[in-house]
Amino acid sequence: MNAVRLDRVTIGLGGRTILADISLTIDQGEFIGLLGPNGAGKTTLLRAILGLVRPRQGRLDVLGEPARRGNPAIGYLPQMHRAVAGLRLSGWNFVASAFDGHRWGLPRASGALQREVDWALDAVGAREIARRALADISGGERQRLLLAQALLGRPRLLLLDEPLISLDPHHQRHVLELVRRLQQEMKITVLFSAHEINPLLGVIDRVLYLGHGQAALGSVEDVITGPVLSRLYGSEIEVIRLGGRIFVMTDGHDLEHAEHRHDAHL
Ligand SMILES: Nc1ncnc2c1ncn2[C@@H]1O[C@H](COP(=O)(O)OP(=O)(O)OP(=O)(O)O)[C@@H](O)[C@H]1O
Repeated sequence: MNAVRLDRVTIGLGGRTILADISLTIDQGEFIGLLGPNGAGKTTLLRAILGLVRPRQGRLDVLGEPARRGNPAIGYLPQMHRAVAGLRLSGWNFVASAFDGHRWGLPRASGALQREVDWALDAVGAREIARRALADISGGERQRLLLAQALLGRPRLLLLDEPLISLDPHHQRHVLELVRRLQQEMKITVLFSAHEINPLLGVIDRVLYLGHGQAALGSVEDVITGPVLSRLYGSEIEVIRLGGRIFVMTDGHDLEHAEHRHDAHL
């Protein structure tokens, strides 16, 4: 059984086609880096896997069944919103607020809820952090609480939407190593969206790059190339490998750094 399978999937939003006639397969236990320029459809693809956006055409299967809303086998970390920081909650209650007893067949306010939240907080090393109010928790620490939320119910597929955003390189490394360790220990599949390939090098198994309605899935060597990215960006792209890092360039500019802006989301 595959973790995710798209068979000639087309997804549109409003009048726009976001993904056009995409076929691909992600195996169980893979760690996939999901990349692409702003607006390429990374979030839309994750929402389609969650059953929140229905493909216009084609078939989208998750763990052998058609994608459906409220699938308890999926854990989701949405893109971080500043609003979270303003919530007047403790970290523990924030994580617990995502607990859906009905979905996981456990009664709310039970010992089971308490144990599940504590387990998830231990899994991300945030039991101490969770004692504090959200307002007193740093961005990196908040990201760990969001990851704990996504782990509630022990999902088999983890969808993480830009968990590295606004973290410094040290905290980025920490989040990536944490997710990699959890993925291996829990033997789960991870789709990890990011706007830069470099932090993911050496951690991901394969990369799924979206752009211009199309997708390329494969090894970093096969996908992060001038010809493939020129097709996905719709313009001439040069890929330079230097000192173990990869630079995606157009007209002498580093695309992944220069063009990725998230102001619209915050
Ligand atoms: N309801 C909608 N109607 C029409 N277009 C939409 C709608 N919602 C989102 N879009 C557009 O769909 C495209 C895909 O958005 P999506 O958020 O999936 O991209 P993304 O790759 O995650 O981008 P980013 O890197 O900026 O987060 C964007 O151009 C967005 O503006």
